[in-house]
Amino acid sequence: MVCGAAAGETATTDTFEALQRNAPPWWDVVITSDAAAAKQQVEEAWTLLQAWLQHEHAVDLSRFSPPLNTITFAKIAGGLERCLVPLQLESPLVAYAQSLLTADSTVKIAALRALAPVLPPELHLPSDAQGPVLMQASERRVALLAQVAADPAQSPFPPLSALALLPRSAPRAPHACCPNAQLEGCWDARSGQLRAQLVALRSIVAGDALTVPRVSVAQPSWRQRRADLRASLGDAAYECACARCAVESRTVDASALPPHDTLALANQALEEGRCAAALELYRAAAESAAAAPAAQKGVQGDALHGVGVALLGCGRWADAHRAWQAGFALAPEHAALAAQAAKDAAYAAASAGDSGGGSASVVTEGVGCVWENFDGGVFLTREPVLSGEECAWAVETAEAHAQEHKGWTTSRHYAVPTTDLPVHAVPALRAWFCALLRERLFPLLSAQFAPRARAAHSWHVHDAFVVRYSHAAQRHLPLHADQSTHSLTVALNGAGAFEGGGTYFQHLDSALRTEAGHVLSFKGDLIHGGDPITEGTRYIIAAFLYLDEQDASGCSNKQGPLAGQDKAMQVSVNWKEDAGSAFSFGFGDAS
Ligand SMILES: O=C(O)CCC(=O)C(=O)O
Ligand SMILES: [Fe+2]
Repeated sequence: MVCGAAAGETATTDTFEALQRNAPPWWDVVITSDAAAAKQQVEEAWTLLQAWLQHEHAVDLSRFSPPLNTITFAKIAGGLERCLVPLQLESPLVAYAQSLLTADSTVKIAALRALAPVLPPELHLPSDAQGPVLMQASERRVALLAQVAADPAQSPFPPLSALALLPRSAPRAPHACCPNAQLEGCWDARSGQLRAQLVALRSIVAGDALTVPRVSVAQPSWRQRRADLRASLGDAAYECACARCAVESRTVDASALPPHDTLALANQALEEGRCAAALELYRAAAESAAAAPAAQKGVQGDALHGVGVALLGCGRWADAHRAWQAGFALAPEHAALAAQAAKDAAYAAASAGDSGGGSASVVTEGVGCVWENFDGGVFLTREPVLSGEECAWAVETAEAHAQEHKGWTTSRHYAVPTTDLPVHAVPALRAWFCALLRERLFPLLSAQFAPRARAAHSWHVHDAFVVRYSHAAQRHLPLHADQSTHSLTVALNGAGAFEGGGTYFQHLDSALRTEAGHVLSFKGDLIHGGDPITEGTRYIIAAFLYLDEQDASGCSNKQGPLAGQDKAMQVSVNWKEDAGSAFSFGFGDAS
């Protein structure tokens, strides 16, 4: 039964008045599959309650003032409806699809066949395929399935929907458009039912008020959110008192809020993809934290780091890196800023070139024969750029480093993790790779992508790593876009060392398999992945690059993202091994 009086309670006038005030609780959290069902259950509950009051306790309903009738009950039910919270729970099939990635091919094939009725045609196994062709087809389809299943817009597995009916006496946090908690559905294995739980969205300090979203806070317009709230709460005059509405309606300046609150608003904006708003908020948080007591130093570092991340989200790659460097100068103790500065310093040698563009112009003349052009802006070198010895040395150096240190990393990339080693963490590879970029790869890229760019030094490294695919460990990389304006994959081994593999491009619907020493280049926003290998081990270097157009046209960006605070900074790196971590970096501000 959905509703009922609390155990031991007698239904008297007083009790019912208490019920109307919703104290003590008189219904449980119930979850029903849709709103119509919830309404029907509430109506059934009314009938039962009525019958119970009249027959068991001889309560004369006419004694209630206002009389307890269906209208009164409808009001209560209306109150209940405002306690209805829609919940969504990811289908367990999404996790199942992810788990298939590491399953054997036979399991993959069986699963794809079993799921076929709910899968789109492109995920069906070809009916005539057998043996290795069938295995390869299952690997590729499972990789794609795991990817689409995780994307609610494409998933063939719809989420489980439910409605939670919360008692008013349950912790009912007030609404905020920048909530610090939200109600989520979860699967309770013990009861075998969906349940509601309150989940913190960020760290909540003791004494902080809990706030939850009562309407969709993904709605970017504060006026629309206000309208939604007024409709939902049945209060035509409702004004949201949250910090986000205050800032967005320009009632309050973001820099006047406590830095911690502005930072929370910025993080929320970034998470919701409102990068321009996030940028403004991070800047405001950094500014107000700089003026705040030393206790806000962590907030200042986070905000300065956020400025770079938001700029990256706005596609302003060079500005993002300049912001991180400026941020590091202001908050050198901030771990993420220090790591970023270390990486930028490590790759600075790659971009240090003569601005006359000598090497770039030489290659420009022969560009037609240097790159083979595939559709949609994918290019493959016609001749190997690296010798066989160079490739073998790079693989040995990476493997030796992994052996001596903490092995290959698997969690550097959040969305699509590769099994990799950052090039800048391996001193010998770093020096060699910087020279390779400066002397051979950047000029080739300039010729292909920016023939009018005057200098090779307009290219910069955002990240570079040696990737290792092996039949026994990570076999493939799901489809993704890179964090780059342009990307390279440099093949460090080729045919004979592995079966399958290659860089798969969605728009070509094929994997380009290159021989050792060849380089593929493409725009970072092209959807691509690492095709599954079925035997052996494949090594590549993947490099995420950005082209600094302002550098290339000869006008450096003096208007830094922290205009006014931006100061020229030189960072020198001392690589020294230390017992605890793989490497530590030392910085000297030489300005
Ligand atoms: O395996 C490949 O060729 C692609 C690697 C890749 O896309 C990446 O590491 O971002
Ligand atoms: Fe990639």
